[in-house]
Amino acid sequence: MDKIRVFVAGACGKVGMETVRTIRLQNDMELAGVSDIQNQGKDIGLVLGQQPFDLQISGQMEIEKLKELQVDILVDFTNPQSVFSNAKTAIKAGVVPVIGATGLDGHEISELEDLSKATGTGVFIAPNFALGAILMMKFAKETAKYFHHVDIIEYHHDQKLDAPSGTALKTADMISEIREPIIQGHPNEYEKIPGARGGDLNGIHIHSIRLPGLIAHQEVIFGGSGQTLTIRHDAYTRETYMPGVILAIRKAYKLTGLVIGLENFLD
Ligand SMILES: NC(=O)C1=CN([C@@H]2O[C@H](COP(=O)(O)OP(=O)(O)OC[C@H]3O[C@@H](n4cnc5c(N)ncnc54)[C@H](OP(=O)(O)O)[C@@H]3O)[C@@H](O)[C@H]2O)C=CC1
Ligand SMILES: O=C(O)C1=N[C@H](C(=O)O)C[C@H](O)C1
Repeated sequence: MDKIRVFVAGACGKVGMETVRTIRLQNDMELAGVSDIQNQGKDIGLVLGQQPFDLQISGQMEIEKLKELQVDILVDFTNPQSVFSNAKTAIKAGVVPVIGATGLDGHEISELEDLSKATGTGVFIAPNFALGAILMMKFAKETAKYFHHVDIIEYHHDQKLDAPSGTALKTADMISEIREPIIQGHPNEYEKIPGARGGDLNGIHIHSIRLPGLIAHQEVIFGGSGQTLTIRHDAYTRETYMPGVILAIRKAYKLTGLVIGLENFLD
């Protein structure tokens, strides 16, 4: 059986390093290449504190290089500034991007979808690879049938670039699929400090906490008559994401078209 050849972009980042380690442990996958910015030219094994892998870290990805390396899947854990360009490069090279990095906006996703249609190469975007986070979003969508007032609080480490998190946006989108936008709170309320009520997506207020000590956490709080219901997910390590990343690579291997959300790959 041919092994799935995987390229990891952002390989020296917090999630990228975990991804490289995990891919090396899979019998049906091989690491075709890695990229990162500050560690270009070094052996990725040494950067991970292991024996050399005989695999040098490259800088920006190029179409020709991806083709030469016969890459099947690009896993991207870079950042909101790099992910769009990386995904376009991959699709143009016939490589399916499995996108973990957050921060793509609606226009960029549409452009990737168009490019995918034009080339026949699939694209997979996962705002969150953790099974518990997927369930949190599904439960929140279900709850919104009965409770229409909801706020989202997401908590992340203080090195995160984008706010709100991709997971919070996806949660609000899923709730909006079945809930009409409503005005929450008092109609005459006002903010004494701009942003005090959080960001507003379809009437859902999203609050972003950034503190050292945190990894990735979210509460979806529903309010009803005399009661609240809180759905909470906590990710305590980056290993949390790895079963989802591996599942996504396997499912995306022969993917055509755009798929958003790991829930689409779960039975
Ligand atoms: N979908 C999910 O389940 C999850 C998604 N994420 C998302 O993944 C992304 C990465 O998170 P995290 O690992 O914490 O971040 P880090 O900052 O630790 O890692 C990002 C890495 O990407 C590198 N990088 C930046 N631009 C490029 C580029 N053009 N090519 C190659 N490498 C590049 C950075 O290098 P340098 O530092 O030198 O700039 C850095 O090493 C974020 O967008 C985050 O939101 C995180 C966790 C789970
Ligand atoms: O930056 C992170 O750490 C994470 N980013 C993703 C997001 O924006 O939702 C997924 C997870 O929350 C961790």
